[in-house]
Amino acid sequence: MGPAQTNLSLPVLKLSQWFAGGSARDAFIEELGKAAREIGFFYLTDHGISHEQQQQVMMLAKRFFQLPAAAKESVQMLNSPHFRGYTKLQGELTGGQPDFREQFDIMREQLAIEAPQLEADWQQIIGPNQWPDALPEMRSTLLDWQQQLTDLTVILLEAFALALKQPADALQATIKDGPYTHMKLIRYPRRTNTQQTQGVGAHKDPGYLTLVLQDDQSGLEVETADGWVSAQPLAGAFVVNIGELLELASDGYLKATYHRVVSPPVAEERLSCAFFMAAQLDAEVPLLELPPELAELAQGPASDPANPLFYQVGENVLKGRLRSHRDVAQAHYQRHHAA
Ligand SMILES: O=C(O)CCC(=O)C(=O)O
Ligand SMILES: [Fe+2]
Repeated sequence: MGPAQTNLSLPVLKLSQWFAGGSARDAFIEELGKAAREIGFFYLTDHGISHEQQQQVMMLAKRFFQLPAAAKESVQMLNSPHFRGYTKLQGELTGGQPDFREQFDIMREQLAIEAPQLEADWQQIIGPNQWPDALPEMRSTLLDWQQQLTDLTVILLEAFALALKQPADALQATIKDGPYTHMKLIRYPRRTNTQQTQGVGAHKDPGYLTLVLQDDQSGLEVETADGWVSAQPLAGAFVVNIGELLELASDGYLKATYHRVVSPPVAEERLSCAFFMAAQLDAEVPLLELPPELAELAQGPASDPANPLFYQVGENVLKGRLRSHRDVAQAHYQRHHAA
């Protein structure tokens, strides 16, 4: 049995049950399968990442956003064909509308592929991060955090495979050179009028799964059969959700759930750190063969002309990036932008 969940709208899963092995692990997989199928969102606690480290990352986010505009703009995303760096308030679009949030994005630290070797547009996502001179400790703190969250998501991916009644390594081939990872530090300022409440508009995440660390302000909301519910902060927990690649791999048995953030009404701001994990960009997501009792509930992935889903991972990731960051698209991906 999980802990009492009196007024939380989402299930709480303890990763310590996975680490314990045996029947505790089996129970974890069972709960994971249920949470993933029914809501596609849950809280993860007892995951082994310390509260101190979580606080350190949130503190860094706070300090970054407090830097003078010029310092933040020195690492603006527009400089980067790899979609790394700072995006100012309303600089990102969701559902075609500007999001009232500012953010700092990093991904894996890699060398860019030189133009003559570029074979597909999505390969331009690969490259170095931008780091602000004004916060020299940012690089090591965030790269260390990125590694820990990568390890955590690799464990979760194995658990998802088991929950889908597959071998534990069913998706392993798609991350063998290291998964694609993308992290955002985000600040949502207080709403200044009642019209402007889109912290981030309703969307699905394009990868396999997402971990969100949030401060003590609510605002993250999840679409359920009963309407939008709040993923209110739970101290120390990560909010975990399923992205489009797990929907594709499971032929729609699991659904990438729509979610959004509503700007805080009263508090000055809400801070969060989102971590997206996908298969490596050159992978194709396999269509898993589900056992009959799951297959009969799998109705195929969503087919939405406004949001095509691609099994080719780089294509799916690039789709999301181009849509959200039109200025970067225009500056660095002319061909796509024109399309
Ligand atoms: O800030 C949050 O709580 C969630 C952000 C989110 O859903 C996203 O950036 O994809
Ligand atoms: Fe999201």
